[in-house]
Amino acid sequence: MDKKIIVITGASGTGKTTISKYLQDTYHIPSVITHTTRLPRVGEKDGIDYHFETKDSFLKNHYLERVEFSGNWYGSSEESLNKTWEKYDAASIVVDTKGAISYKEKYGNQAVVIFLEVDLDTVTKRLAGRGDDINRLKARINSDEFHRDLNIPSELRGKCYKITNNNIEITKESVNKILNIEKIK
Ligand SMILES: Nc1ncnc2c1ncn2[C@@H]1O[C@H](COP(=O)(O)OP(=O)(O)OP(=O)(O)O)[C@@H](O)[C@H]1O
Ligand SMILES: Nc1nc2c(ncn2[C@@H]2O[C@H](COP(=O)(O)O)[C@@H](O)[C@H]2O)c(=O)[nH]1
Repeated sequence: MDKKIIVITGASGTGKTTISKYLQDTYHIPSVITHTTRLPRVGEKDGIDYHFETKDSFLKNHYLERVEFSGNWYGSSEESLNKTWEKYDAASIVVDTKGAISYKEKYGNQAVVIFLEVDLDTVTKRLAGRGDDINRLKARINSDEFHRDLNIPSELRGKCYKITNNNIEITKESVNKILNIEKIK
């Protein structure tokens, strides 16, 4: 079987991490952990939620793709994905739309891209409810990256699955169907 990478993308707060946890808990599909220079949120752990880096340590790693998002750096490595593929046929990764384009370009049909969509008002309320620092939250919601990621980029049109994540149970059903279509589980 071809190895697959399920690339979960969409604007901040649309539920990408929630879906990657669903894939882990329900299907034992692990998430590739990425690197960031942002500070951990309450409850986040190094090596589980992210590899938390300083600006210096971030630059020492080798990345398949890396982006600046609302004032912090994020990056993912080919090595981490290959290590996961040694043990599993499918893995997931949570990235912004720029990262999703990089994965689609590099891995073609092996990259199953899921774009999550939620309207701006709802996503703003969800981010506030997650307990993010209010000043950082305001900066994020005003960032170009946040607004860019509310829509499917032209590079991914016709090449990704779109799920409107209003109701988590319906979203999970949609994810189940995608796994079926892609013969992942
Ligand atoms: N369908 C849903 N209905 C209500 N709340 C939801 C739904 N899906 C996710 N959430 C909640 O919305 C918040 C944001 O979700 P999550 O952290 O998964 O988003 P994200 O896209 O990974 O965000 P980021 O890119 O900023 O890390 C969380 O508190 C999560 O529990
Ligand atoms: N292109 C990449 N995007 C990434 C990576 N790791 C996370 N992300 C995305 O960044 C934003 C902000 O994340 P947050 O945890 O601070 O809310 C979000 O869209 C993530 O999906 C990566 O390695 N590459």
